Amino acid sequence: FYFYSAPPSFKEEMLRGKRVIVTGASSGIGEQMAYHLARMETHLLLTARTEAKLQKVVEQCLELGAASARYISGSMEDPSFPEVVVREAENTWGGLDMLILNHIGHSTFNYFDGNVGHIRKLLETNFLSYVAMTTSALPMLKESEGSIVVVSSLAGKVGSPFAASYSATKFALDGFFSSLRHEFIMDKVNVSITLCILGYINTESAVRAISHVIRDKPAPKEECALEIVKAGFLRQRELHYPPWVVGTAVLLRDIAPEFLDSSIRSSYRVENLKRT
Ligand SMILES: NC(=O)C1=CN([C@@H]2O[C@H](COP(=O)(O)OP(=O)(O)OC[C@H]3O[C@@H](n4cnc5c(N)ncnc54)[C@H](OP(=O)(O)O)[C@@H]3O)[C@@H](O)[C@H]2O)C=CC1
Ligand SMILES: C[C@H](CCC(=O)NCC(=O)O)[C@H]1CC[C@H]2[C@@H]3C(=O)C[C@@H]4C[C@H](O)CC[C@]4(C)[C@H]3CC[C@]12C
Repeated sequence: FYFYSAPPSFKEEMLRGKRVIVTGASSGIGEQMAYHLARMETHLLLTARTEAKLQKVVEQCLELGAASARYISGSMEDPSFPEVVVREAENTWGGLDMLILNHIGHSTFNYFDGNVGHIRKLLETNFLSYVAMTTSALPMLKESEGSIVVVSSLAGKVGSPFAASYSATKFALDGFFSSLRHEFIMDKVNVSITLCILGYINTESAVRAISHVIRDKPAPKEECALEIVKAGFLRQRELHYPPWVVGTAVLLRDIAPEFLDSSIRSSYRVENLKRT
């Protein structure tokens, strides 16, 4: 646990006054990150598609102590939207300290049905929009020597059944951002990249999608969100959460891949899956 969690030197005051964008902030882990950041008195720009939900999250953030909180609604399936969000931050704050990329488009948990069009759309939302936001935000992040936080998944490190399209988009994030991290270091760009490798978390949409198929108990979204914020601020290379589950799977992938694959397959209640 010690090796995989953020070191205890983190103090909430360290984030006071920082300017942070959180995507996918209308629900789940993104919403919880917004609440933690609000308590830490940051300036927040939240985004997702559903305006009514974002409005409520912003109100709650202001009550919790955010230095300021606003939202911009839109879909990351629209290739022009990532830049719109970053411009909003630039026009409002004139700079940016942390970019938290967390949103995902809808996917089902089931056998791959051959729908290539769906993968194309999902790549736009789950991967290309992350690249586009990073590209637009980079001048501001270079200026502030800020941080990029990429929320990924165990499905982006280890193949598992019923999540082929989703998993492809998460592997793409690792490839792109791990390569970019090298370039930043070689080019002396002081912008950190934190890749967050998450296991099963108890958000409404995840539980709805898989609780009938997976026996495991999901980890709490509140703690997960706090670990992400801490890891990003501490400029950690990767976060593994929950540390034991993710750490073990990543280790087994390299030393005993066949064993890992067979234990993944045996953890599913396939009989509960309705083929679509
Ligand atoms: N929960 C889990 O078990 C795990 C989650 N993760 C990762 O954590 C992150 C958050 O997941 P989680 O909190 O469970 O997800 P949720 O479904 O709770 O939240 C997804 C967020 O993305 C937004 N969103 C959905 N579609 C779009 C779109 N087209 N454009 C812009 N925003 C969109 C949603 O808001 P709206 O619908 O209003 O647009 C919502 O705010 C994801 O990156 C996920 O891959 C990783 C491993 C496990
Ligand atoms: C199927 C879930 C996505 C639901 C969705 O579309 N939400 C957005 C919306 O409704 O608009 C998947 C989201 C997170 C996945 C889980 C994950 O990433 C961790 C594990 C990785 C492992 O390789 C497979 C099992 C996971 C628990 C995985 C299962 C599918 C998700 C819940």
